[in-house]
Amino acid sequence: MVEARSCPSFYSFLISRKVVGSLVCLIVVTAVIWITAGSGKVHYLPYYLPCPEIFSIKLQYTEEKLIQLFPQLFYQQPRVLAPKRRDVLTVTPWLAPIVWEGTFDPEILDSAYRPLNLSIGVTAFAVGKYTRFVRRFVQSAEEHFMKGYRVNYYIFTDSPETMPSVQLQPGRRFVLVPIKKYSSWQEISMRRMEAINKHIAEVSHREVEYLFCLDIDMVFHNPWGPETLGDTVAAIHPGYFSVPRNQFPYERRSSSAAYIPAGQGDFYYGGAVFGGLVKKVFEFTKTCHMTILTDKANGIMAVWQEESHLNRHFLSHKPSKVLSPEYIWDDRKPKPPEIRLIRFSTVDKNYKEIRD
Ligand SMILES: CC(=O)N[C@H]1[C@@H](OP(=O)(O)OP(=O)(O)OC[C@H]2O[C@@H](n3ccc(=O)[nH]c3=O)[C@H](O)[C@@H]2O)O[C@H](CO)[C@H](O)[C@@H]1O
Ligand SMILES: [Mn+2]
Repeated sequence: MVEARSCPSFYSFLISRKVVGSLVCLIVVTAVIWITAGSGKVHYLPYYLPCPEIFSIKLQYTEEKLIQLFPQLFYQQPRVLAPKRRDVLTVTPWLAPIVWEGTFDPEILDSAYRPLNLSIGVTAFAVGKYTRFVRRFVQSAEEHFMKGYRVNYYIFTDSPETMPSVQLQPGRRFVLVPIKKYSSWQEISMRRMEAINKHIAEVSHREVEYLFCLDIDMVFHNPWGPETLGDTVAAIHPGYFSVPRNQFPYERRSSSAAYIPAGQGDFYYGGAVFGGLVKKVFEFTKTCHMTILTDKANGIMAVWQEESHLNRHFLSHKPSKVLSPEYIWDDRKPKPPEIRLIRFSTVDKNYKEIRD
């Protein structure tokens, strides 16, 4: 007797039934998927990478805080072929930004810097009759300088008892630093480098991340925010932003350590505004103090005192950020169209009367 199973026609009957069954099954499943997917939104199945933990590991590098920079914000697209300012230079040949109104978005900068919970220091000197400028300086800074950030005002003075009391925003401190009065205004101005350097080493390097060193005979008129923060920051003097460098009042005597020969130089920076990371300001003030002392030992004083030394230093140690004259204006000058906003400006003062 021949077994039914060994019959080839029986096998092909079974195979063809399986094939048809699978085909029907496939068609039904496809149809179901088609109908459900086609009727609504497409749902993608999640695809898990073999090792997803690796993407959630965060390394905390030394000195780096765990923060989310640039959270989602809605703002105008930056256009590569449509620069916001065509009337002024907005980047130096060594690729440091030059900060002008219109070139930055304060909201984006705030979203990056606010979470860092930074403390910003300000040094300003009020020696002799310059104590009269303190109130306006601090009051206007409370309105415009690094609003919403922690700020320490370090006011260096020879008469702490005459200092005004100024109402400060939360998180801001007024610190008096007693210093002696030098006999000449030039010496008072130049010795700032030494005093700031000493104070950074003793106190402020532990208290602030950034430090700005400012003249006190000045007033804030408009916002000065985190757009000014950088490793080393210098400001273009309002008197020389439109003249060729042979007209800059650099120190031209080769016997001075501040000497800059003709045909050299980038900008003429003002002595009334400089700053940066506190460790950079430490290095900067140390070098300037040393070159000032070198001149003193050689019986020479640079034409614009520490401002000349500052200019010499920034020629060989280029600042990483340059502030436009918006940040160091002079009230006695008419406002040209390029200066859209005056942020910080010199008070008109009687030099003869105030400098004794
Ligand atoms: C706008 C600008 O770039 N200004 C600079 C310029 O003239 P300025 O005419 O602006 O110098 P200035 O008389 O304001 O002196 C500079 C600063 O030193 C302090 N001070 C000076 C004298 C005094 O008796 N008591 C006192 O406290 C005070 O903080 C003052 O703001 O040249 C100076 C050096 O010659 C400095 O480089 C200034 O920063
Ligand atoms: Mn001044």
